[in-house]
Amino acid sequence: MPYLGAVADDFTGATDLATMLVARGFRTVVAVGPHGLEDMPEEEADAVVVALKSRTAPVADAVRDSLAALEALRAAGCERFYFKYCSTFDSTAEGNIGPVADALLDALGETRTVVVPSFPAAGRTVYRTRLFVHDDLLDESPMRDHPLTPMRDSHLGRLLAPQTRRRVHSIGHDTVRAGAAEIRTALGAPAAENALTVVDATTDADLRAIAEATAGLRLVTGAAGLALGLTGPHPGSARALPHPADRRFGVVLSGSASAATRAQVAHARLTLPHRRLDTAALRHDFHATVAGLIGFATANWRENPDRPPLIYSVGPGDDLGQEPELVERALAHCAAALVAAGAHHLLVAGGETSGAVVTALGARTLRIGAEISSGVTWSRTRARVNERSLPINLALKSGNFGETDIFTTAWDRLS
Ligand SMILES: Nc1ncnc2c1ncn2[C@@H]1O[C@H](COP(=O)(O)OP(=O)(O)OP(=O)(O)O)[C@@H](O)[C@H]1O
Ligand SMILES: O=C(O)[C@@H](O)C(=O)CO
Repeated sequence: MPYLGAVADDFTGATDLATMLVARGFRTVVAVGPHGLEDMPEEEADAVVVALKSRTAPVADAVRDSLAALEALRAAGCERFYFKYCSTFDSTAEGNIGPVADALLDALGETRTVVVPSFPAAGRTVYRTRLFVHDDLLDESPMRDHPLTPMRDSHLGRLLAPQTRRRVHSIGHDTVRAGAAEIRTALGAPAAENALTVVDATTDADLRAIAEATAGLRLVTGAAGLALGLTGPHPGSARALPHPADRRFGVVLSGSASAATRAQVAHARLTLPHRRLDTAALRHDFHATVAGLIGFATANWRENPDRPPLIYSVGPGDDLGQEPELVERALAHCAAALVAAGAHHLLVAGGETSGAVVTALGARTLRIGAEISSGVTWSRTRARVNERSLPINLALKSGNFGETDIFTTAWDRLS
């Protein structure tokens, strides 16, 4: 029976948290939407993360989907809950973090929770309630110009205040440094009652202290870093083995526009066969263009099945086009057609892109396997394409995550 239930507001975020939970000894399953839980034999998981596509959805939809996920997790037996959002917050004044946290607290009958987006391993830290991305304040980082959630303020209190019906409270770094007992006392104070409390954290040790101090809260909220301080019942044995377990017939599908992914694309183009999506051709004849990409990938597999082809939408210096959904749809079609054509392993870059691909594959649960990089993991799933159910390995990479060589080295972790 799973103990911990998480609601993640996007798919790459779900596998990011699941990667951390597995490393902390939780056998972890990602359920694709609340219905994914129906496919899950209860006794096999200690933690379940429900992946939603709610980060940029209208507020009412995000709240409805999050409450449905909470209900499914409670029905599956979960006792503690974790609302996972992005370590760069990705939530403007109209955003969903406050409304979803409010709704989850109400549904659980609770009045206190913490807001902890800090993830030092990925360069995200919170100090004096302000979020930093490596050396830059959030609003001076590339997130300032994110196409969907431009982050123009770094102060989490100011960002959250217009989103929540509750008070926004904060616990500063001095208290966090003083340790779990001090944090617990601060969280028990009247100021933290009926409030969302932003807690400073600049190191993994801070996150462990916060996790210890919040062990009594039924709901915590944050990025994956907070899970560093949780301990599951299966240390060292929580990973699912890949199936298939060799590296043949892999493909990289990248729809991510982030600076990190563009550098990864540039690196991969030096050694992998590659093809850029032609958006004008897609607009002109979608199916013929996608068929061309499938032909490109399968021809490369025939030449060398161990060398994964790369299909990508933007490289360094390329301008973004106006039709993000067309690009998502094209990559989702490619994914389904390539699995039908024999793909065993898909590495997908981009949160929205991953949502589109996983949906097109009809995957219902992802079993977390070998970690590729901080926040990026292989997972085992079954794709449902052309009325067949096919075992594949899937890795979902958030735009900002992964080393520069991830598209060429991820395959080493499959065997
Ligand atoms: N050449 C292009 N023209 C138009 N839209 C594009 C192009 N390339 C990518 N996009 C779109 O940009 C968006 C990128 O978002 P996505 O979440 O997939 O990746 P990301 O930018 O790395 O963000 P994240 O950090 O959430 O992973 C997607 O909707 C994708 O379809
Ligand atoms: O927390 C992060 O940065 C990621 O897990 C994420 O949310 C990707 O979209």
